[in-house]
Amino acid sequence: MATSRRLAKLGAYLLPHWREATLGVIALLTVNGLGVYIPLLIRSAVDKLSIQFTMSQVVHYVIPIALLTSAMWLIRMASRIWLFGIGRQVEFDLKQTIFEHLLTLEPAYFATNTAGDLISRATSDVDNIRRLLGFAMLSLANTVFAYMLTLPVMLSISMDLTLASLAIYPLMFMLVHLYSDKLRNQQAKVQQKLSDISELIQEDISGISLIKIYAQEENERHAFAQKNKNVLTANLKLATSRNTLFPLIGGLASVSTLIIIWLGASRIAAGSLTVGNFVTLLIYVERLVFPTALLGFTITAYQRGEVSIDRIEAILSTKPKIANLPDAIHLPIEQLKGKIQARLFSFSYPGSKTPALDDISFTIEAGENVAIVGAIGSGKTTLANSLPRLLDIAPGQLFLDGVDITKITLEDLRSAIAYVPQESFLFSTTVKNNIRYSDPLAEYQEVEDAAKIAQIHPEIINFPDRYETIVGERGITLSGGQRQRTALARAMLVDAPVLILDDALSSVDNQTATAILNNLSGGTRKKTVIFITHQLSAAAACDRIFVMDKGQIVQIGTHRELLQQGGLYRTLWSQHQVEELLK
Ligand SMILES: Nc1ncnc2c1ncn2[C@@H]1O[C@H](COP(=O)(O)OP(=O)(O)OP(=O)(O)O)[C@@H](O)[C@H]1O
Repeated sequence: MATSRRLAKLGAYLLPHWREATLGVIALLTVNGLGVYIPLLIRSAVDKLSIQFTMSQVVHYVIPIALLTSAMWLIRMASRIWLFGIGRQVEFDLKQTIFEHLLTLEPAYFATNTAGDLISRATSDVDNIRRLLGFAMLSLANTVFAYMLTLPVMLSISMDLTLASLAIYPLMFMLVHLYSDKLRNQQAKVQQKLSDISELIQEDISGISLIKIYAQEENERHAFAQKNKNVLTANLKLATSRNTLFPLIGGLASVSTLIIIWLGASRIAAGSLTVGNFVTLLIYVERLVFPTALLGFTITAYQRGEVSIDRIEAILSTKPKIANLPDAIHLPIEQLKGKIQARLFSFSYPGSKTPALDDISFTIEAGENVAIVGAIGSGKTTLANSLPRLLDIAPGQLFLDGVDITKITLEDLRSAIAYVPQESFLFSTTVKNNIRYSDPLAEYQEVEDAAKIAQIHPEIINFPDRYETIVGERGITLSGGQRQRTALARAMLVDAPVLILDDALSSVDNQTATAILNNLSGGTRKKTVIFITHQLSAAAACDRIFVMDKGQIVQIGTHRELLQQGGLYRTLWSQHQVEELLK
């Protein structure tokens, strides 16, 4: 991204907070104005009092100086609150925008952009922009005002003394700039090492049973010690750099002071410089130390911020591939029957040479119960993901009640289809909240009814806190079968006309699976059910069975018809019977 576009982006981030920015900048200007004026008062005090020292003269100078100094610190505080506050506000806005934008993107986006990278953009990169807009803006404005107001007054007092004392400041600026890059890299390394160690802790806690089964405690101890040592080394390097830089700045500032004392003292002796002017110059030189040093940090903060703007804009400029068409049709769920059709439907994953689905055609009547069986990788999940448009499918191939699904609003399409995916994902909250995730306002009775259809209610009432039992991270405290039936109850809570179960009862025994299937149409209408499964005895009870192979539907019929036909279904059925016998 070009610098001008980046600056425009920064402007756009700042725009909503222009009032605070203006107030902050005015406050900084005032602080710097006072910072120049107060030493001038001190100068007159010193010059007057050195001629005639009276208590009334002391009071005459001390009170305004004390009041102005207090006012200066108060205004400085206000400027910091306003300007740092903008950084925090922009951080809040950006995090919210990124999160909301990520929610609009399709699952395929998250397959190519890892969670770690997205988290780092939403945290570290946002943090860099916060620093750029808070700290860097404050420091830059402060440095500009400090030099703009102080330098002319210093030069008017003594040009050569000013130039001699500030001659060392460019060196200070360069030093800080070099170090600040180093400090940021070292800080990033500490964070990286810390995240390595927390990843190890997280993995080991999740896999503690595996560690014990294979007696790997010693190896894990070594791995932890190594990562812990890496954190220590990175922290020590950072501390060394910090502890070198700050005394060095102090040292260089003292050199400036020494130059003024050395050159100034001889001028005072010669009568060409008053003591008041000498003291004023000393104060001004001191005043310019921090703005100069901070400018070095500001440049690094700007460079980091630039990279971060690009990284964040890369997310925000990604347009969702699956979105409502401008003329998308609104199809209220109450009017839908649930008839599904595919007409020569094909789908290929990006970069894949062979299509995952190849010219599939079928009709599933409303209220029909269809099982989809087939070998691993034959395209069953791809078909299931296509119906609620979790995949970016082309128009004119899949239809719901005769309407092209790409023309229906996503909200309507997805509320028409209840979908239980292969992996039953549970949140670390109560059983009740997990079930009513699909309808957060559902009453307790509705949750219980859904759990009854999914045949999980009798087990839930034996949990320690019944429906209020916390299921642990990703449902860890539940068995695989319990997790699957909880996810099924979640789908049953919404009275959608179409229900897709993608191998969603694989951890449930055949009898329970068949009982659940018989239960499914117990809502206000008969649902269209698409039951993807490897459990052929449960599939046999469905109205029809589709047999898939290499992205195509190779057989369609009832269990009896398919057995008579022979082909892939009979082979699968024979294998299934052998497996059942061996159980
Ligand atoms: N995200 C993806 N990117 C690229 N290829 C994919 C992706 N997901 C699936 N595939 C490929 O598409 C084909 C169909 O996969 P799909 O998951 O639909 O099969 P499946 O019949 O559901 O298998 P299973 O019975 O194991 O669940 C496979 O060859 C698979 O490798």
